[in-house]
Amino acid sequence: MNPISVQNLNKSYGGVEALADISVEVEPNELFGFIGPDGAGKTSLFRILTTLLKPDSGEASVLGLDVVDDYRTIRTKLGYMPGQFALYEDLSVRENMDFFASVFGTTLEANYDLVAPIYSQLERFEDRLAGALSGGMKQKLALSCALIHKPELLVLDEPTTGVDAVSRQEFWQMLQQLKSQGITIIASTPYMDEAEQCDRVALIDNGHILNIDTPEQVARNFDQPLLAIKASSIYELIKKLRSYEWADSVQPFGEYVHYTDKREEPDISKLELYLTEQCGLSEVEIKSIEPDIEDSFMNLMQKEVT
Ligand SMILES: Nc1ncnc2c1ncn2[C@@H]1O[C@H](COP(=O)(O)OP(=O)(O)OP(=O)(O)O)[C@@H](O)[C@H]1O
Repeated sequence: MNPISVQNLNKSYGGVEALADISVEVEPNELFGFIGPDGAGKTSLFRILTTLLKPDSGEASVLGLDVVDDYRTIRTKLGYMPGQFALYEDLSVRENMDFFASVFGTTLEANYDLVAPIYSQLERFEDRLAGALSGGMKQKLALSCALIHKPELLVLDEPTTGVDAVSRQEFWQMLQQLKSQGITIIASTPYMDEAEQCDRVALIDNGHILNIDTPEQVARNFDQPLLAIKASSIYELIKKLRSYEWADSVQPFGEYVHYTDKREEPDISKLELYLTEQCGLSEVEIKSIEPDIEDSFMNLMQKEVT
C-alpha cells in the first residue's frame, strides 16, 4: 500500500480548474516534492489530501484510507504544515507545543525524541511569543508542532516560502533526517533548486502534472542542445533572439538567456554574427550548457501552452 494514491482527481472553483485529472503515487518513506509556480494547484491538492477540501471527482487515499469516507482517521495519522503560518502568534513557543500535543492527546515529553533535533534549537526561546520569532524559527516551530503526535506522513505546503536561503537549506536537512526515521514526506515548493533534495518530484502547472520522475531524470528529459547567451543589454538580447528565424525557446535565467534552436544543432557562429553585426549588440557571449530541472520545467510548460 502506498501512503498516497491519487487517481484522476479534479477540483474546480466556479470556472477555475485548480486540479485537472491528477494521478500520482507516493511510495513508502519517499521525500516527494510537488514543484510549481503560484496558482499551479499545489495547495488545493494538499488540502484534499489532508481532508480539508473535497474533490469534485476522482479518488484519493492517504495511508490506505479514503480522503472523503475516512477523513477523521486520516487527521489523526498525518502531520500538516499549511502554507500560511498556522500557529498561535499570541502564545509562546512552549504553549504552542503544549496546545498541539493536547489536541492529539499527547505531551511534548512523550514524543520528545522525534522532535528533539528540531525543537532543541528553539528551547532557548520557549517563553517567546510565536509572533516574535524570525521566519526560520517560526518554520521550525511549525514543523515541531506538525510532528508532535508522531505522524506516519508529513504534508508540508510551501514550508520554505519567505524563508532565507540558509534556513531553507537547514530545513531540507531536517526533512532528510525525518525521512531516515521512516516518515514519508510530501512537500510543495515554487523553488526549482529545492527539487534536488527530493527522491522524486511532480512538476505541476495550471492544475496539470507535467512530469513525475527523479530530479536527475527530469533534467535529462530535456533533449535539445542548450545555449546560455549574454550581452550588455539583456532586454535587447531577448527581443532580438525572439525575432531570430531559428529561435525555438528564449528564456531569461539571471544574467543569461537560455536559448534552443529549431534545428538539431544551432549554428553558433552565425547566431553570434546575427546578434553583433545585424542587431548591433555588444559584449555578446554564447556558450553551450547542460540543462537543469528548471530548463526542463520551462520546456514542458511551453509545450503545454502550444
Ligand atoms: N477558494 C478559491 N476560490 C476560487 N479560486 C481558487 C480558490 N482557491 C484556489 N483558487 C484558484 O485555484 C488555482 C489553484 O490554486 P492553489 O492555491 O491550489 O495553487 P498553488 O499552487 O497552491 O498556488 P499558491 O502558492 O499561489 O497558493 C488558482 O488559479 C487559484 O486562484
